[in-house]
Amino acid sequence: MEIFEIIEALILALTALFLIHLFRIYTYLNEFPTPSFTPIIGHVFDYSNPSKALETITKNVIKCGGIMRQYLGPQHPFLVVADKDFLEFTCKNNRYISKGSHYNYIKPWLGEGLVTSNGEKWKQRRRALSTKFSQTSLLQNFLDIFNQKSDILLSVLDKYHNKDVNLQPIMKRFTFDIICETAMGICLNQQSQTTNTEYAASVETLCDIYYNRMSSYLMRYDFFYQRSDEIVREKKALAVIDDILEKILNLKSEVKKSSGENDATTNDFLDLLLNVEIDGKRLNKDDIREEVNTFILAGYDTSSTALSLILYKIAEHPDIQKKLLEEQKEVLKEDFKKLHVSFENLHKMPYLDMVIKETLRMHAIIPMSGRRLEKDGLKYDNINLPSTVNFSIFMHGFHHNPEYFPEPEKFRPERFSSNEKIDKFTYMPFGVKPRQCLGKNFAMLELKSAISKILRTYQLINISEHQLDLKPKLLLYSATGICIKIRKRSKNITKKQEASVNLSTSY
Ligand code: HEM
Repeated sequence: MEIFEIIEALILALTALFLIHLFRIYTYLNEFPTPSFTPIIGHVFDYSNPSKALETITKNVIKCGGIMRQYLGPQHPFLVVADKDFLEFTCKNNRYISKGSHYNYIKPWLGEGLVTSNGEKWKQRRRALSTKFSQTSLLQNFLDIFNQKSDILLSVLDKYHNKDVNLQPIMKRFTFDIICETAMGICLNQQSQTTNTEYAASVETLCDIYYNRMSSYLMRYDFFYQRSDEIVREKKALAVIDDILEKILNLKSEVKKSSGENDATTNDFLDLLLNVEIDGKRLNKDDIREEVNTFILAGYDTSSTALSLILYKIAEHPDIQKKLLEEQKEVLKEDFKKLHVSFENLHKMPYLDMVIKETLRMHAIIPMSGRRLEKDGLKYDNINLPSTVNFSIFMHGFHHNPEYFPEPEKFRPERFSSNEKIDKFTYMPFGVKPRQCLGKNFAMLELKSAISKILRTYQLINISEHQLDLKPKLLLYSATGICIKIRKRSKNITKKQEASVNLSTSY
């Protein structure tokens, strides 16, 4: 055979194989509708403009009836889900479901912690941690820390009296200080510093690397990632974090020894982990490291983005701000001018609760969350879903579906009044059971205590020319910042902040 004929035959064979591959891909899950797409690259263009991606995907998934096939390149499609019945069905059959494969990118940092683990390991940890972590006594301990940190926050905000302020970086430092102290018992005082501490910088670097990896077309593949500069940055940041955690763990074990091995005092999350037992065994150092790191990641940027957006929404709606202030006066009465609010009083602010819930509906901080079917797959509505099907629970899509939330683009806290029934399979800012946010009560308390103080101290004013540019990475963020103007309400409230600002932290 001539060489050209061999080449020709090879090309034909490869083309045939490629076409068979494409046929398999395009007929896979074809019981589910899909919006029009470009052959080979699929729906990449729907995701390529991040500022429009949420709107486009929402429009498409609603048009497709709540579930749609999505192609990103010539790979097997995944499903985007914003359908109540499907979600309810899969959640009730949760033994088949694990986290989607993109969670693997975060594993060098979080290991097999609560966010990334699956199966029996996740179940045991979740059981052991959830009861302890939601204990009122622990949350009350944490409220003292929230109060200390929000005193410092007010002194930071004081500098912006009558000025525009981008809330995003300020709230990030605030919630970072909180999570470090509640998770590890360390006081970083990041809020009082002009540059990031080494620890904070490393956490920020890792968040950046992983978020970029998830949203990048090339970096998803180990082949490209392992050859990029990112891997060097990742290793350096991980080494800093490991080193600090190691020092803290050693310090804790010395304190424990000196106060008696059986001391089970729980002041922070790390103490809780040191005392937890699974099958009669204490967690080892690696277990503890992965859970502490998990809490840092899960608990800081989520809360700071939520807090910034809630304040932004309040500034945007002066009538709502007025009602919120009236509620503060009514609940706190003569304590209105005291900065710190009690645990009990924070639970008596239903309107504040509604405003927080409505903000988290409009802006789901985690807009999408990946899942993967396991074992033998699942049969849904006479459709056989094979194992290893990846699907995304599209929180933003649920929250913006007019069938579930009429006039979804309108900011209406009354949707969440006690008379309105909210369905847990359509409203899920904190995710859905069984993988619902473990820090939900923590976050609500943190948000409420900070907002109550800020509201009573400042008038929040909308900047008409400022527009949010919200983009989904793993979390929602605004590329133009989250800016408002603040004005002090009265001198009486701005009592000297009693917070002690310790600049000598060594981390
Ligand atoms: C407003 C703030 C927060 C929001 C909007 C939020 C949202 C969420 C969501 C949507 C999930 C589910 C993710 C998924 O299904 O893949 C989740 C999980 C989780 N969150 Fe939060 N979160 C917040 C604050 C926190 C805080 C403060 C902590 C810790 C102190 C925390 C700890 C966790 C953990 C450990 C998980 C994993 C639970 C599991 O898989 O068992 N979160 N969060």
